[in-house]
Amino acid sequence: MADDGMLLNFELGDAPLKTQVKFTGGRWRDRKRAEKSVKRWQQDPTASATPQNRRDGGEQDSSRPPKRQRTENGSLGRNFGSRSAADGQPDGNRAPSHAMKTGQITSSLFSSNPAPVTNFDEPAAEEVEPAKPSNAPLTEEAENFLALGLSRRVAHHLASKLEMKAPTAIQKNTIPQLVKEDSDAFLQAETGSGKTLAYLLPIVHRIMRLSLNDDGSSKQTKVHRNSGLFAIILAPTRELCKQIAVVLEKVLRCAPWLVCTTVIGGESKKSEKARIRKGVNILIATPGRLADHLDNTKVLEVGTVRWLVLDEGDRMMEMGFEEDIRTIVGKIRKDKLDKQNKEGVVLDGILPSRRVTVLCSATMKMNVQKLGEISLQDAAHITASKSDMENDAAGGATEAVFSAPSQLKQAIVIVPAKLRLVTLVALLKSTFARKGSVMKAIIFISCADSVDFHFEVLKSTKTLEPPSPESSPNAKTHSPHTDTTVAPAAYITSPANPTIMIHKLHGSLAQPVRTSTLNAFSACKEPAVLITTDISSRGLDVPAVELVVEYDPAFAVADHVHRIGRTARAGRPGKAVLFLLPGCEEGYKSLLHSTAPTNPELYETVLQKGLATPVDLPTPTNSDEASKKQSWTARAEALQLHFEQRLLAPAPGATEDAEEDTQTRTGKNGKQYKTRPTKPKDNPLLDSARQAFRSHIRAYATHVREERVYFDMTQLHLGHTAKSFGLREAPGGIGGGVSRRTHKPTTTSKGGASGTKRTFDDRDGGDARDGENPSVDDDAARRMREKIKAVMNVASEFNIG
Ligand SMILES: Nc1ncnc2c1ncn2[C@@H]1O[C@H](COP(=O)(O)OP(=O)(O)OP(=O)(O)O)[C@@H](O)[C@H]1O
Repeated sequence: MADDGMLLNFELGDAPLKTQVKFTGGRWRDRKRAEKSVKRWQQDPTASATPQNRRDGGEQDSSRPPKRQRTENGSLGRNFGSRSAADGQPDGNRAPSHAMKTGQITSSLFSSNPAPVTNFDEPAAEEVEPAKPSNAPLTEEAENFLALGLSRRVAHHLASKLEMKAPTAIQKNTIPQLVKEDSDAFLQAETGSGKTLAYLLPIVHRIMRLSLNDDGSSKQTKVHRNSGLFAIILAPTRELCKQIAVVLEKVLRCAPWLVCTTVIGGESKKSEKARIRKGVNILIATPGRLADHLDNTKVLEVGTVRWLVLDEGDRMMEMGFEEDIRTIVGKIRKDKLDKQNKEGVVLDGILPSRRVTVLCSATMKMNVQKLGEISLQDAAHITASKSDMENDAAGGATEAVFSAPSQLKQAIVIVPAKLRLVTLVALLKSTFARKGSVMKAIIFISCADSVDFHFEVLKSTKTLEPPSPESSPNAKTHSPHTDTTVAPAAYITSPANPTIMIHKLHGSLAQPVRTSTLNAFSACKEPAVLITTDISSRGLDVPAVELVVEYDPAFAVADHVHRIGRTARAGRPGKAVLFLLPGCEEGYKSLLHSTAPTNPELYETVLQKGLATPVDLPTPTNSDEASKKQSWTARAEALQLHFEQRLLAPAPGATEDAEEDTQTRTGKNGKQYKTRPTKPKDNPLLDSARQAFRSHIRAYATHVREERVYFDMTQLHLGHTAKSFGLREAPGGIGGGVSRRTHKPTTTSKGGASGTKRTFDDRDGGDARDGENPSVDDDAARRMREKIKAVMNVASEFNIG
């Protein structure tokens, strides 16, 4: 058993053991061994387990911490120490656990956890005034779209139909540049600051001017869908492409003669070709699919293309689109620029007289430079603040754009591996405790298998009728595609929010499922949670998201900025919570450029708050009265036990299958024998947990090289991590080279000079990828890349540096 927190659930009571213990029955050898064992225990009862606990009579590893005993009332024994005190309730208040009643083996959540290295005694940061939103639209008095050079028609449409009266800072700086100038541009601004409209509005404005005079009256020759393709917008994910298309369609309602469409992987190429043949003026595409169409779709002509926008350029490079982007840029540049279109409409003068490339991102990674080299020529670097731009022009740093929106509240919770799952439930439970407190939350998890598992484990096991239009406001968004990706949540509901919908989204799902699930999440009128991978970290704009939980930290700090940027958009408030393990992961805090830094919190605070009221378990083990009296620690243990029991329950139908499999066979002597029934199949949830655990460990090995000092594979306790998947031991099959932690962290004390010394100091100082642990890293990274690439057509959900 991998878990050193395991204990056998035997009752000892307080009565001292008799000094002379007589064993009768059994073999002489066994009796002697038992007597010896008792003697040893009597000599030093504190150093090792009781004789009963030594199931196999073998020696116990003295390096392991002593195990806690369970007392009669099911509370935790003498080693509970500080947790008991923190609990604030006498141990006697804890109701007997289910394990006590059923005599099952259970393991303790609160023992043998590594202590955090953060000094929690430091005075908490003083309450400061809530920061002024940094990505909100400017005031109407200060700016308006008309003053930026957009036509009256567009400005009026924005104000009256889209309720956008004033631009954001990045729009204010970008729109005049792209309306008047023909040079390339690199837009860099915080998440949720309106970059999409910053590049879309000037493009639409200039294409519209082909059909409209300066006073807004129509020209004699109006361009239409067959007049040529003028702009191509590339984005890394299909979801982002669709989202950009939705925004653009809304803008194009003021110019209904113009048409946009998407070409993205996972949809029928034939229907995409048909749409291109019908004519399109602005094309939104994923790089792989566009490269494919450029090769194989003859009707796709790029002679009239004036703009190429690379949205989330750094992400496209990371996802391995470099070659596709090179091909696309090469093909577009190679094609001669048409000065007028087939119908004789003069393009030059109104549209740019050269091809303009616009690169867009909230963060800047090294690969953006490379992308710039491939695609940009003399680009203007446009940021939200003028001082940043001036600083940049003078060769200064561009650190400011790496920060999160100032109004976004960030929290870090240090959670030992064993307690992660229950802490997540507690956090969500307290989040949704009040009506209207939070409408939508996104939980980021490292890999698709783990998303699947957490969705299964958190969803309600009660089967629900498909919603009827009268009974549920979500009925309209219900689609057969979301049968396996949207469900009501269990555990995190409250009397104020009895229905909370959970959704899952990752790249291994079929495209119609992905699209429908995202639509369902966006349109959900009830409180909703989306469990997802980094596929949702870029560009996704769901305005009501008020909480982002990074249950698994991002693979690179730039991705962290994008993940938390799914909330606090366009000046709205938002909160982000990052889960870190005690130990070297705590050092990661130093990389986070937060405008409002927060001291890390201990998990106890989250548990205490979230489990202040009983969790609504599908199979309660206590009466209502007993549940109410339980302490939060007992509730956490009961919840963990419940998850473990769900995994261990026989697979649905396993018993009947086994019965059916029992057959009668006639032996050589003519006697009839019953064949042994085949082993009941494992519970699918157990399989899912094991698979999730394996993928989680492999994904952990793919943190970018520079950050692996904080995410150190060798410090990961596999047994404890397994517990966060409801498993009682770490399953095999992770792949060679994942070494278990064999030594205790060097620091256990809180605070002081020693308190800041991290466990990774023990290491040779080498890089895990190239040094001591190469087999997992490179191999796992390669396999993950290949697997995800195969599934997603071209994209990897893993940011492998
Ligand atoms: N001028 C404006 N006034 C009000 N809301 C706006 C304005 N411009 C954009 N928004 C809204 O702001 C939100 C964020 O916009 P957008 O998705 O373009 O941000 P972004 O900068 O591209 O973010 P990310 O970097 O995360 O992709 C959207 O909901 C959009 O409708």
